[in-house]
Amino acid sequence: MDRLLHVNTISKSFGGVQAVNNVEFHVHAGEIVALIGPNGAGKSTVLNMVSGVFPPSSGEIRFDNRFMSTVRGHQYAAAGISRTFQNLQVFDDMTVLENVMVGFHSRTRSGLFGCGLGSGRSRREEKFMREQSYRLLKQVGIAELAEKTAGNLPYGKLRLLEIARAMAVEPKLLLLDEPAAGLNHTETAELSLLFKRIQAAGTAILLVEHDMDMVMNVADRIVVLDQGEKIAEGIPEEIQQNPKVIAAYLGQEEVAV
Ligand SMILES: Nc1ncnc2c1ncn2[C@@H]1O[C@H](COP(=O)(O)OP(=O)(O)OP(=O)(O)O)[C@@H](O)[C@H]1O
Repeated sequence: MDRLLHVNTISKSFGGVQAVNNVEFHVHAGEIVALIGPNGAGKSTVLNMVSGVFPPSSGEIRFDNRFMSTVRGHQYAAAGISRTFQNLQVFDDMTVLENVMVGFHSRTRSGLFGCGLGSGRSRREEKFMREQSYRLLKQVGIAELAEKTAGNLPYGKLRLLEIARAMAVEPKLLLLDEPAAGLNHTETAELSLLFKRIQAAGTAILLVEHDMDMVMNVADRIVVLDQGEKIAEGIPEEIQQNPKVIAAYLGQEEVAV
C-alpha cells in the first residue's frame, strides 16, 4: 500500500512545554488511523501540524510525495488534506447547503468574488457547487435539511454538515478532531458507518477521538500518544491489550480502553 502521509519524527514545543516529542507514524492511502491518548497527550498538536495550522519545531511531514514545509496553510485543501475542528465552525445564518458550498470555493477558479460578478463561468460553477453540495449532504445523510438555516440544526447534524463541507475538496486525507464529542450512542454509530463509506470511496482518515468504542470499531490502526510521545502503535486488538496503553489511561475515569 502507498504511504500517503508520512509523519517523520516531528516535535513541537510551546515556550517551555514539549507538547510533541519525536512522533513518527504514517497513514496509507484509504486507511483509517486513529490517534488516541489521555488528555494533554499532544493529539491536537499533531493534527494541527499535519493540517498546516503551524509547522513542527523539528522533523518533517510528507504527504502525497510532497514535503509539506513547502506548502502554505491555504494550499492544504488543494494539496488533498481537509479537516474538521474540535469546536464547530459553521456559519449559523447560512443554509446547510450554502455552508457546504463554502467548502467548494477553495477549489473553483472564480472563488467567492467571481460568483458575485455573475459571469457565465461563475454561474456554471455555482450550479456545479449546488449539485455537488447536495450530493455530499446525501452522502452524510442530511440532504433533507439542505434549505434549513444551519444555526437551527441540532448538534449531531452540525457535525455531519462539517464533514460534508470538508469533503467538498475531495480530499485524499480527512483529518477529524473529536468528531463524536457531544454525540449520543446512535449518532456515534451512524458516524462510524459514514467513516466506513468515506473510506470505501477512497479517502483516508486520521481521527483524533476519545470515544474508544468508535475508535475500536472504525480504525484499521491506532497510534497512541502519552505526554507528547508515541507509546504504541498497532491494530485495535493489540492496542486494547497493550500494558503501556492501559497504564497511560489509568486514572482517566471517563475513558476505558
Ligand atoms: N498553543 C499552546 N500554547 C501552550 N501550550 C499548548 C498549546 N497547545 C497545546 N499546548 C500544550 O501542549 C500539550 C499537548 O496539548 P494537546 O492539546 O495537543 O493535547 P491533546 O492530546 O489534544 O489533549 P486533549 O485530549 O485534552 O484535547 C498540553 O500540555 C497543552 O497544554
